[in-house]
Amino acid sequence: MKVYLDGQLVEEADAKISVLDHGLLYGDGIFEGIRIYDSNIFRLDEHLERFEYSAKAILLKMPWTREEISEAVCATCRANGLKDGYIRLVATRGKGDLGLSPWLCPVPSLIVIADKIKLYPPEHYEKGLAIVTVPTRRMNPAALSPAIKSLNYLNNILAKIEAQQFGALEAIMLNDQGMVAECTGDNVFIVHKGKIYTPSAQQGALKGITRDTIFDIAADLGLPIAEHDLTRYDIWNADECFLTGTGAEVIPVVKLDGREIGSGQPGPIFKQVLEAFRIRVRQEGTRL
Ligand SMILES: Cc1ncc(COP(=O)(O)O)c(CNc2cccc(C(=O)O)c2)c1O
Repeated sequence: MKVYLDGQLVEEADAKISVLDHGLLYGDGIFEGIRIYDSNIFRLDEHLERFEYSAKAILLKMPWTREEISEAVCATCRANGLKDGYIRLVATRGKGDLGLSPWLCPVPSLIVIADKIKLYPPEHYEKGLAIVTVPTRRMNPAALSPAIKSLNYLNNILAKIEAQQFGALEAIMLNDQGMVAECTGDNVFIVHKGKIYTPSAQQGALKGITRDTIFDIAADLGLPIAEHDLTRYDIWNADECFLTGTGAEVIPVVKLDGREIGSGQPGPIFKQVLEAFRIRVRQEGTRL
């Protein structure tokens, strides 16, 4: 597999960064997870915009233009003959002396990995997931904003560990106020009495690209949709629940904390949304 590393496409075995890279030493860096469908890089521009927002939020001055990063992503997909798969775009603060200060790192690093994606098994989309609420809370935005897609994913990983200990593939994370924020790697939606709801990003969630796509799909389908604070009670008593993310796409949830949601089966609005999503991902974006 060819990896893009600081301007060069190298074999994965030769794609090495310094042990003094602050992305490794301190998680000082940002990333994006992007999908390519049939040679269409879905919403690449939107991902690159969020990448730039994450960089600004951590004062990481990227010396590359959006076009240069876009071309690096496309070149890496082409070099691997990747028409369908997953792209991981990473910028680290770069190599520097030991010590927290970003000013120790004069040159940031840019990495692009383009590979096949391991998908959720199809039965999870047919039957739906049974998930749990975990004790680990989503980070307080005043500590480290969940809106920054940073290399600091331990908050998510600790929640993922708890989910797996409870026998679940995903977990609801609450924020400091006990409101639903999101899952470890997905945004959360419910359907109640024909209307779709999802927490606002202010509740401590990443502004998901897939989440944004659902708003556009709902508008196209004439489905009412709104941001709304959600509690676990709202999810337990919802008619439908589904998660959205670049990895999971749109995946139904039929049980939370042992409470069956709606009929206990993936609902009709989820099915409508997923069908529209699967069409849209091949239309919108940057063609290789
Ligand atoms: C914490 C968090 N919240 C929401 C999302 C969904 O955002 P997007 O709709 O922009 O992807 C994410 C992103 N989650 C994500 C991205 C890429 C891959 C995988 C995976 O499960 O392998 C997960 C995420 O990490």
